[in-house]
Amino acid sequence: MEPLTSTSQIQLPRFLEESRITTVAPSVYYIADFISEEEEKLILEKVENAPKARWRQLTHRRLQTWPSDLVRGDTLLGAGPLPDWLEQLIPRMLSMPLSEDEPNIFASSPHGRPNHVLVNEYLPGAGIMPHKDGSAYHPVVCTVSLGSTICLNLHKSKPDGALDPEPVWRILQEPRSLLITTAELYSEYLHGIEPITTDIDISEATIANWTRLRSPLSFKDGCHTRGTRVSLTYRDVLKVSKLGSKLGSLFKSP
Ligand SMILES: O=C(O)CCC(=O)C(=O)O
Ligand SMILES: [Fe+2]
Repeated sequence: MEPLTSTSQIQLPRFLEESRITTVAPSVYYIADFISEEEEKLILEKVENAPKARWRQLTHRRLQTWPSDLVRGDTLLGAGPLPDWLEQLIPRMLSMPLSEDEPNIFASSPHGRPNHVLVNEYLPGAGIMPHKDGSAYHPVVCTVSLGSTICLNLHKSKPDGALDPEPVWRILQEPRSLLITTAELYSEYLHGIEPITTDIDISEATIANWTRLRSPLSFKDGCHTRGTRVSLTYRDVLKVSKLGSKLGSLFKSP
């Protein structure tokens, strides 16, 4: 008998609109089962076994950038290929039209697909300060979560520009899920992850994507102790340098 393929357990929504987090005003989508457990395991192995030089160690987290770091903060030197283990999820992201009359989520981005992936690893207790992703990217972010559940906080700036520390919305990201943020959520709001070991006060009343969770029952006691979480952040970098691609092909082995 043929072995089960790794994606046989995956049932994507016919239209992304079916996965919209309706409690959040701007357009944001959550698919709890975007990849299979087998795929999660394989990707985590690839992340872990990437060459040491691929990792950049920050104070509380480490990260990889694929295919490369941006130069001058906003330019990709040639849209070099992504490794297969990251590339394989892109057709899946593009396979879901928004609605009956609307195309996929990257249809209006300059390259029609993501060309850049950040891999972030958070040990329990690590987080990321509330921030905006800035102008280097098209305002569509696809985040695949692996390994552990974590709570993402969305904040509004106060009228004076200061961060409002109380999040407007909280989104739980379960392992194997895909979160897609777009539009004003990208440009107007900040997103961050608290540097704590246990996410608390988890309930239907406080979690925006409660009805979209794979297993809300597992958060019945209102808290979740974090394990190591790895995220894959897929985005389309607006500026791609042609010189970079020419140099890239010049140095490519035959
Ligand atoms: O890990 C995440 O889900 C968020 C990462 C992030 O916001 C970033 O790298 O800009
Ligand atoms: Fe970010």
